Amino acid sequence: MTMSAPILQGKRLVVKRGGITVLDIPDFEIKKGGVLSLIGPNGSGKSTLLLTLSCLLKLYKGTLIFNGRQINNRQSELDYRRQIAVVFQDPLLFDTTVLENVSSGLKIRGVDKRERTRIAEDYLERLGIPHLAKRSACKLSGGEAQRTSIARAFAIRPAILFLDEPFSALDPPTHEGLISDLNRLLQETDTTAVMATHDQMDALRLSDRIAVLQQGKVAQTGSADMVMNHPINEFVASFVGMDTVLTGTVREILEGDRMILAVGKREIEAVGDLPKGEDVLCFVRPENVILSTDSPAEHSSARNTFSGRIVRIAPHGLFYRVDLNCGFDLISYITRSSLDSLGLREGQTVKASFKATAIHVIKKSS
Ligand SMILES: Nc1ncnc2c1ncn2[C@@H]1O[C@H](COP(=O)(O)OP(=O)(O)OP(=O)(O)O)[C@@H](O)[C@H]1O
Repeated sequence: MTMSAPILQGKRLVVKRGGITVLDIPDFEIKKGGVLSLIGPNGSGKSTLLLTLSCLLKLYKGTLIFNGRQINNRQSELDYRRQIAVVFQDPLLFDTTVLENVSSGLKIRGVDKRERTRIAEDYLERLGIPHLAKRSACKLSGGEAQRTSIARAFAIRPAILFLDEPFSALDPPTHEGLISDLNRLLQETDTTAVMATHDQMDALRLSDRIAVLQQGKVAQTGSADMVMNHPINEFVASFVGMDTVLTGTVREILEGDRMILAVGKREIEAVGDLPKGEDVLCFVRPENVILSTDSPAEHSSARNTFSGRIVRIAPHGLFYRVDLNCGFDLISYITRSSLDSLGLREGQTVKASFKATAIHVIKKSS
């Protein structure tokens, strides 16, 4: 995937809906060849930003710049709209055959019938639905309809493909199949894409960059790794699942970017180069907290190993969430089989450990 100059820039974007400002973003850009996911809580403005970037919602203030040119009148807006494609959660297909639907964008763009049939058939093939070509689009399952809608979008070879919650209405196996096909297609065609999604796993699987929205503003933009593992503030940390948030102070600086943090009456070793005395927030991913019932002697030399009392055990998706009191609150996610093999129960005292590299530390004020 080639990352280069921005294909689309947004400057001082302000959008109002129902008279209320719901988007206020000073600077935003989409790089060519990349897949950017917009994530954030309900109502944070993911869909609004996506619709704004695709010129389907009017700006109250600000400008969009496509390939270095301002979209500033009806003609430039139409030119831009012809070069992009939008896929919605609801596929919005025409009441005709699947093949006609997939070739419809090419027809509008004046591509002759033989060529548009060739291209449409190619994308039906790539999306695994060539057998549906003559089927009425009104008689498709949700998954088939979304594949048709995605084939239609790719068929015009869009400069930017916008996807607004494209998998939300699909059952898990259909979702899984489509996401892996879409991923392959994005890579094969090196298509620039922007996806609004509430599903962080989808964002991680499809995108190289993620923007986290909070109340109509961008809280953080960066590589998937930066956003997921190095959130810039407490809001992003909590949104991306760093459920344990500890308040502490840098007590000591060690060799090799290591620090000892005072957290309550405990000491935690972490990686970072903040000055001694700095007040900090430390975030720990629950997946990185390992529980054991070993005797203390077996862990005596290990850093970041704490004795903790299990306060609560509750199912959490495919995992169990274990809340501990180690002198500070700590959360761990473990599998059902680990829960059973360790024989964990509420009230029990266990060992909890995590690596210094598994903690993300930021200045408290930031
Ligand atoms: N048609 C509308 N009229 C008025 N306000 C709207 C409209 N659509 C959305 N809003 C408001 O705009 C804000 C952003 O909504 P938006 O749908 O963009 O958020 P979102 O992050 O996509 O949310 P969700 O995850 O629930 O889809 C919210 O405060 C919402 O109430």
